[in-house]
Amino acid sequence: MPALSTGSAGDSGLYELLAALPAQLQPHVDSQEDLTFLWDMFGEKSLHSLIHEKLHSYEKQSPVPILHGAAALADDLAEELQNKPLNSEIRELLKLLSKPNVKALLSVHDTVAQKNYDPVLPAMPDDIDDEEDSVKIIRLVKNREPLGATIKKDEQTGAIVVARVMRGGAAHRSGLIHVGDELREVNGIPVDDKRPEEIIQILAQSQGAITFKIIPSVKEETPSKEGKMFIRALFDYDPKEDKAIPCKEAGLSFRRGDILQVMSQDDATWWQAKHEGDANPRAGLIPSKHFQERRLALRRPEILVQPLKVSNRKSYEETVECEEIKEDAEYAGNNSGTYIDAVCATAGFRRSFRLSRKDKKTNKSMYECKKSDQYDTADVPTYEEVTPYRRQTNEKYRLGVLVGPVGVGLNELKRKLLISDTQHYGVTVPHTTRARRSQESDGVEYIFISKHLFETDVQNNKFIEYGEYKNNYYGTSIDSIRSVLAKNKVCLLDVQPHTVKHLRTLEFKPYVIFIKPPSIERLRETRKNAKIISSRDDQGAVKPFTEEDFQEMIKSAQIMESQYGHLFDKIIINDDLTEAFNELKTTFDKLETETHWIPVSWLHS
Ligand SMILES: Nc1ncnc2c1ncn2[C@@H]1O[C@H](COP(=O)(O)OP(=O)(O)OP(=O)(O)O)[C@@H](O)[C@H]1O
Repeated sequence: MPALSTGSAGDSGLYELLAALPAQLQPHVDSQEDLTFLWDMFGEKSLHSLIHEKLHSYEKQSPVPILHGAAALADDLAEELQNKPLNSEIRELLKLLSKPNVKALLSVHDTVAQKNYDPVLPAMPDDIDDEEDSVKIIRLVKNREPLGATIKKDEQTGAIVVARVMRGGAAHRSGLIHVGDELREVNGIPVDDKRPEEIIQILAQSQGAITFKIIPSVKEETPSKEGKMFIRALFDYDPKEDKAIPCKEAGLSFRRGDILQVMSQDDATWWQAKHEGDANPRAGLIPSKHFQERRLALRRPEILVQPLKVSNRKSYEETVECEEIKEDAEYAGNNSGTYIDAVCATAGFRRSFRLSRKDKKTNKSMYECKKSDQYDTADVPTYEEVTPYRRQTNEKYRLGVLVGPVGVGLNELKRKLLISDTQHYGVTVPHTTRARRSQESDGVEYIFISKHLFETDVQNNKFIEYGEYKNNYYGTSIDSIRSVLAKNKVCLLDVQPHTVKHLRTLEFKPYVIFIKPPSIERLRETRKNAKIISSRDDQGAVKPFTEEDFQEMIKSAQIMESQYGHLFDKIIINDDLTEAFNELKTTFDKLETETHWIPVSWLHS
């Protein structure tokens, strides 16, 4: 029979049958002890392999039934023998043929021989009353698994109807219960005068098989693309905390960044989903994208009032402005002149583009960034549809984007990664309008261009980030990223978090890593001998971290995470430097070899 077929594809049928047996037998078992014994016995691996082995050797013999009607033949034989003089053998044979288990065995034999596995339905009655609702009797065997359906009282008719059938749950798998079905009886108890909670109570108390009497819904099921859509959650969700969810027990909790498989979008407010790769087939309720967006949009002003600020040296401002940029010569001067050192030095300089401080002396804002870029009220982070992506060997590497608060160690980590494999990793060369110095070469430390050309490029959106310092522009162009990628290298870029969304295209496929500071106690311990490179005193010397710097770093990280956390693919805490570096390295290695989820929208960008 199909359920017992022994081919590899049919093995699951055998195991499913064995797993279902204890539940089927439950009504006939008196004690819990016996039931536990049955569960254990049918779950026993050695029993599975024994049956499997037997079936296999039996199958090899390819037995063919000799006749198709053994049961009828046995009946005829018994009838004939009744009329014969009874000796002891005949008596014994008659006794055997009348035993229910022998009758059942012969009947099963005939079913298999005739290949007639479908149940025989009674003939359709002739006297059907057209007015009468057709009623369906359903018998489901209750096991430890919840039924996976919810019910509600129809406000207009007062009828108890199935409100939701959870995809992959017991009710859904049975294929017998559908949304809109009207429940009339449970285990023979009429439910039309009962509240949904009372019916749940009846179900909870039932043991073994449960019989439902229902009037099937007339609504036609529309074919859907269920189970084929995957989304990345951009917020944390706990159904227990959600006052709006119709049934907390049916909710699915998730964390920001989790990948969910959407199983049903039939309901515009509550979708059904499960965690990607979860072996449990039963889906849970999650708020739909539209519903969550509406809720979040109402709450949004609260979240947005606090702009991202990164300096403690001045009072916080409404807009994010550029930090004081020190002469780049100070960085170049530290280098030994090799290519990689030059790159690291300029990378250090570029880092300053993402900072937001004012020039201490002039108090002039040096970084042009639109306020709207800071908080994008239109983008309420809920879910993002994603698709699996694995880099092919002939494809360009994904852009490695590092984000983090001032002084957290972005430069240090980037530098370590660069020197770990200079052939594999690369950084962009920034543009500047300042005059080239004698020791500098165009295209190495900087790409030197005229102020006019720089402004034209700004107009034409050629820069990902740019700023002005001492009447000179500095910026990171999109083409400079392309040129690193064209060399078949992983381009490492650190930017302000609000810039990330401009990089999210199929061309760059950015993988965004947020470098997060550890606790303040660990900062005090680990940064004893460290210096803030981007903050120098009036003589231009780098300064050790102050307690204020640590507090600012932690606060800034919190704001970044709350405003932009949905854009981060990975968070690495830079506590112990070696450990953080190793984690970063492993992350990049995996990025190149393993399958990751990327937004579907990139495919259309
Ligand atoms: N995990 C760590 N343990 C100890 N010191 C660290 C660690 N990470 C970074 N540092 C040190 O902290 C200082 C600041 O690091 P780095 O310049 O890389 O920070 P940044 O995030 O690039 O900030 P900035 O924009 O100020 O340059 C450096 O002296 C660096 O060596």
